[in-house]
Amino acid sequence: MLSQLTKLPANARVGVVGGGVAGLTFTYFLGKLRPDVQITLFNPESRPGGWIHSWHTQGPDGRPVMLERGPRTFRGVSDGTVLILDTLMQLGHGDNIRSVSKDSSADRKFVLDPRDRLVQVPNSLGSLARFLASPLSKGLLWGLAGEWARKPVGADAPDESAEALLTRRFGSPYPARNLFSAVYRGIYADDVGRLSAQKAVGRMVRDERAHGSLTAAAWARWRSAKADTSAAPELSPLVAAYGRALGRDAQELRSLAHRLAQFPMLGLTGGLQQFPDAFQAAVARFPNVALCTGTVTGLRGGAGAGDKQAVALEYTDAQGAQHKGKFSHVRLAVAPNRMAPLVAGANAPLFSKLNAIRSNTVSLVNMYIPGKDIVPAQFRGFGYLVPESNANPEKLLGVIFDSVIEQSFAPFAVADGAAPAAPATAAAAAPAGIYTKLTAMVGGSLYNDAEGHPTIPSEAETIARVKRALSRHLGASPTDLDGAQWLHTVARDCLPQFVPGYGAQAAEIERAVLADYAQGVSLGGMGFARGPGIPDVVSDAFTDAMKLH
Ligand SMILES: Cc1cc2nc3c(=O)[nH]c(=O)nc-3n(C[C@H](O)[C@H](O)[C@H](O)COP(=O)(O)OP(=O)(O)OC[C@H]3O[C@@H](n4cnc5c(N)ncnc54)[C@H](O)[C@@H]3O)c2cc1C
Ligand SMILES: C=Cc1c2[nH]c(c1C)Cc1[nH]c(c(CCC(=O)O)c1C)Cc1[nH]c(c(C)c1CCC(=O)O)Cc1[nH]c(c(C)c1C=C)C2
Repeated sequence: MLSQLTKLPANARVGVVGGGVAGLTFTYFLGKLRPDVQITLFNPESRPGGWIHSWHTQGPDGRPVMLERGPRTFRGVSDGTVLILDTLMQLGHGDNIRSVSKDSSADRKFVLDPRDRLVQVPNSLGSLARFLASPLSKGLLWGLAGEWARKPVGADAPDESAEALLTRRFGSPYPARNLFSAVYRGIYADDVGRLSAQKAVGRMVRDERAHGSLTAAAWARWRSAKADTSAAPELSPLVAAYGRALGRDAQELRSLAHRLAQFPMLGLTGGLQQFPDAFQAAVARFPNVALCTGTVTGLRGGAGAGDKQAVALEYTDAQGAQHKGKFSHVRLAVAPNRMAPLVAGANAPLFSKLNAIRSNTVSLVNMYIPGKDIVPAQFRGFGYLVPESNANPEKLLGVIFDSVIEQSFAPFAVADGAAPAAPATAAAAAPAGIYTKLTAMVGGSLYNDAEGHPTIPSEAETIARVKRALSRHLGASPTDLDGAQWLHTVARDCLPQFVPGYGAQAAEIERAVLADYAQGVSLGGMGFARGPGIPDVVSDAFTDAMKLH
């Protein structure tokens, strides 16, 4: 997110690299805001969506089944979610939106304790009591009780690891190694000891600096929420700007944002792929957008080439032919490790800065059993995560219970008082009958050696590990596991490693891009958005499209 981006000249040509949701939504917003600008969107394959990939296949019983090979839900409370869902409704896909309510099974999350037992992350007094009785709560109560009295760091203290901050605030390493390490594995596939506090627990960083302690900040927040008697909250500046720029009714947006805030997560019936598919179909109809199935291989131009107004993209089309195109502005909406090779030939200093950002690789293993539910009733929930305190010989990060999520999906009513498009039954979005669908995520930082280089096991070995883990953690039988359908995907370098100091590293890259290419290049996607989630990259895409329009 480059704060210095300025308005594009009339009839500018823009190249967007990457047809994941960051590139697609940027193309959609800019294409709408600036009909005079000609945009070319490059993606290596005709399927849009990047890591979002809903795979439609046949189950062992010959019936159709959809397996998510990437994300399946996104959070309800986020500006980006308001933009995504409002646009999907405008595009006629409102009926596909599904919500998970706070009281549904899918809002329960579990963490594996050191003895391989699943313990629910507290969301009620009963689950809190069970959690406090488990070894996962070690150091938590005592740590919280004395937290307000522990010395805060100075306002200008440098970034540190999330583990260092949590250990300082709780007075022991146990909360970080138990609950928190699991939670952050379930977002970053990384180790709390190697994650930037500013990136992963930014609010705690700000709270400590502003209030001296996390408990004091929570207390102040509670008091101000209690004192606030105002009616419906105002729209956030970003959503308000979206409403104005795209001619959307403020009251409708307020009601959508208000409704979304009630749901911990949202999904789409038939798979999350519907989201990029809908945006791609929309931009394909824009007269000022061209879709190019091709891989960008190089970026040249800017100050170094003596022509600040033109950036050249080299790309290989689907037939393998090489081409070059000149653009007034290029949006790089790919991960930092994919940006690096594009500038390798022409901008060595920028290449080395981008190349210094490493990424984690995750193996995703989907499992499907028609006709039987092997998730024990007491563990029905979103899934479970494995903390550092568990020996974890399989290097499992966590398991998502897709069948529970699908069965918890309820149609999302569009406006206050509007009737849902279909009855909010558990089975509305799920295949008929009983089944088990789950996704195990393996590896991430657990694959990496001390230098950060991963060793990725074979497909057979990874599936064997998942089977061992599921039989130990859930009591799954060898007969059920061997009879299941399995799908293995290596999501190579799929999440940037947000190491301590990442924020400064990213800011330095953005400064270099601005200096080298003037207004000719901007950066989006997971590496440069506020966070790695889908709503974050979409908010970032809109923010920068607004600056350029
Ligand atoms: C395993 C996993 C699970 C996740 N789960 C969730 C979740 O539950 N909820 C959530 O909110 N987020 C989740 N995320 C994060 C989410 O996937 C990202 O926020 C989102 O995919 C980022 O979109 P993007 O467009 O920036 O990047 P990508 O999805 O990486 O898309 C980039 C696109 O650019 C293309 N590309 C790459 N190089 C080039 C090139 N040289 N030329 C042209 N095109 C190129 C790629 O092929 C791809 O299509 C998950 C991520 C992973 C890896
Ligand atoms: C076990 C590994 C992973 C699981 N999901 C991801 C990994 C690496 C990746 C991921 N999951 C989410 C995000 C976006 C976060 C954001 O800031 O928006 C990313 C990058 C979302 C997510 N993760 C969990 C939930 C409930 C959600 C959706 C709603 C939300 O953002 O709060 C927790 C969770 N993730 C995984 C499991 C097994 C799990 C909980 C049991 C898998």
